[in-house]
Amino acid sequence: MAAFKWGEPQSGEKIVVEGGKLSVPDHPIIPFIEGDGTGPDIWAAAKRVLDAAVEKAYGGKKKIAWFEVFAGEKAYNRFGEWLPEDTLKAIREYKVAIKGPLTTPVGGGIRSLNVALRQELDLYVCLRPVRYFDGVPSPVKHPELVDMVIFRENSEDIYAGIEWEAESEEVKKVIRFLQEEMGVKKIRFPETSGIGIKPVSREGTERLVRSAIQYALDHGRKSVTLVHKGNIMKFTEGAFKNWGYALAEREFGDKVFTWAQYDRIAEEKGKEAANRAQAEAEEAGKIIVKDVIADAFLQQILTRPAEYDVIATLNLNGDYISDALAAQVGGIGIAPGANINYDTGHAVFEATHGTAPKYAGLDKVNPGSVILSGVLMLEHLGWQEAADLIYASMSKTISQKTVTYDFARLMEGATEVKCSEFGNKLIENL
Ligand SMILES: NC(=O)C1=CN([C@@H]2O[C@H](COP(=O)(O)OP(=O)(O)OC[C@H]3O[C@@H](n4cnc5c(N)ncnc54)[C@H](OP(=O)(O)O)[C@@H]3O)[C@@H](O)[C@H]2O)C=CC1
Ligand SMILES: O=C(O)CCC(=O)C(=O)O
Ligand SMILES: [Mg+2]
Repeated sequence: MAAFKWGEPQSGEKIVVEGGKLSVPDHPIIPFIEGDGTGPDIWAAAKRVLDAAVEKAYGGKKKIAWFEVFAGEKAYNRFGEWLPEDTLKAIREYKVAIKGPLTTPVGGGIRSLNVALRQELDLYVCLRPVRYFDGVPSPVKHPELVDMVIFRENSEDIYAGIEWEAESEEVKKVIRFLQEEMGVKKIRFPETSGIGIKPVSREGTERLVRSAIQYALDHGRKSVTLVHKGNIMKFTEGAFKNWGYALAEREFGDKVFTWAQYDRIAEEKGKEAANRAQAEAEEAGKIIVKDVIADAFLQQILTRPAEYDVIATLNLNGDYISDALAAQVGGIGIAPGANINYDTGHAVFEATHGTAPKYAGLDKVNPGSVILSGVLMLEHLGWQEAADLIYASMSKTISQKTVTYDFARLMEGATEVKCSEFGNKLIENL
């Protein structure tokens, strides 16, 4: 019997993890999910660009052995399941995968398959780098000042989907429990309230913040900012901040200087001494670990983006921040992402955007996000040469003003091309 209900990979070898590091063969088997809506269009372009870059970089020595796995509408139509167990099994086995966007209905129906994949595979970091490519149309005056890497906690928070519908038997039970056993008096309209639960743990926070600080150290970054709404949600978002600072000081010692340390020095020796200590830490190349409340952060990324570098935040904040920052550098047409478990090496790469259903099947939308997600994947595999070729080609193609509709409508003198034609142009410019 085949290992998977739709068969087995026809060629290639498995990526394995040795001593905590990926060992990548020259022909790694990489599962992919095409995705719903515009997924098939952007994935077709992305696959061609990724293959061409690998071919050009390694002259045929390396090649990805793609293996299609199924989720979303395609899985439902073929197998009567939205997320077949075999898809999870394949990603577990082959370690690294890439996916197109999957539809989640609003207000009912199935829960997010995208979130389910992250939860099932415990991909606890959602990594979303946000950088500017010269010439991309932007709504802000200095988009080039945006150079941030978002570390979004990917396994808990209100995003976990623990909620009960208003007026259901379940919600009545929860509300009764809250009122009668927990003494809660603040549910304004108990008869008609839905209830959602926001779990935020110390372990979840620590593994996320640890990854963010390690990334900052490995990539020569200057600061890590903990973004939270801890003034209002004290024991979830506020705890995230406190646990984050404690972890930074405990595990990274003199490689970091935290604003919690700053506050202690200021209290003991005054503000001037604290300012001096921070200046010395910056001079010594230490990572500054700071924090900001989420609403203030959202205005400061517009007014003072250069002050932010690596961002560590909770799941829902990270979702909003990803799209907001993407807009500043030209929109979610070129916003890549990765879901990673740094302990097991498992990673699923995907764009920040969704299925954009109104454009499905029109060969129209920008494949840039999924292509750049593929570039993150090449970097994860250690295939930097191929990744660099695509970055350079993306810059060149945009500077030639050959772009899809999303950029063309905001650029003067642009040539609007289809999704597939943009892919062709990227290949030509490799
Ligand atoms: N990880 C995932 O798989 C994600 C899935 N989703 C799901 O996708 C579905 C649709 O969500 P929705 O809120 O409409 O968000 P989308 O991100 O799908 O689309 C919103 C808008 O963003 C622009 N856009 C999206 N993709 C592209 C692209 N490739 N190139 C250029 N512009 C793009 C379009 O803007 P314009 O109209 O201005 O042209 C589009 O109308 C929902 O079911 C949602 O749950 C959402 C996010 C992530
Ligand atoms: O899963 C979904 O449908 C939406 C997810 C999303 O917006 C995100 O992860 O950025
Ligand atoms: Mg989102």
